[in-house]
Amino acid sequence: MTKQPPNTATDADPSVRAELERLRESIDNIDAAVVHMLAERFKCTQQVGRLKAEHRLPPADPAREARQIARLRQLAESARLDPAFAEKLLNFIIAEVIRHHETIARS
Ligand SMILES: O=C(O)C(=O)C[C@]1(C(=O)O)C=C[C@@H](O)C=C1
Repeated sequence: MTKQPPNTATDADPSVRAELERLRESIDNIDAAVVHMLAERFKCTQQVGRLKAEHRLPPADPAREARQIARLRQLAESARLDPAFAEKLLNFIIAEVIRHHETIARS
């Protein structure tokens, strides 16, 4: 009878399971760092939102965003990360920040 491929990670050989476990521990640490860094970034942007609201500045600054995207794309390239992905991620984060700024401005 031919051997069937394992259905789940728990069916894999112990050495494969151990390697997977080791890599997943690193992934969990990196995900935790990402969450903490994002929390710090949002603490800063909340302060920016309050400053902008107090001084009646618009929530979005497209020129600043263009500079951030150009910089991040370069950083991504040197880090061998897909620049298009880095740009999408930054745009996703900034869209949420602008939503927060708008909420602060209305309050
Ligand atoms: O730098 C600002 O003016 C911000 O409001 C912060 C931020 C950002 O999240 O980086 C968000 C919105 C702006 O369009 C540009 C940048």
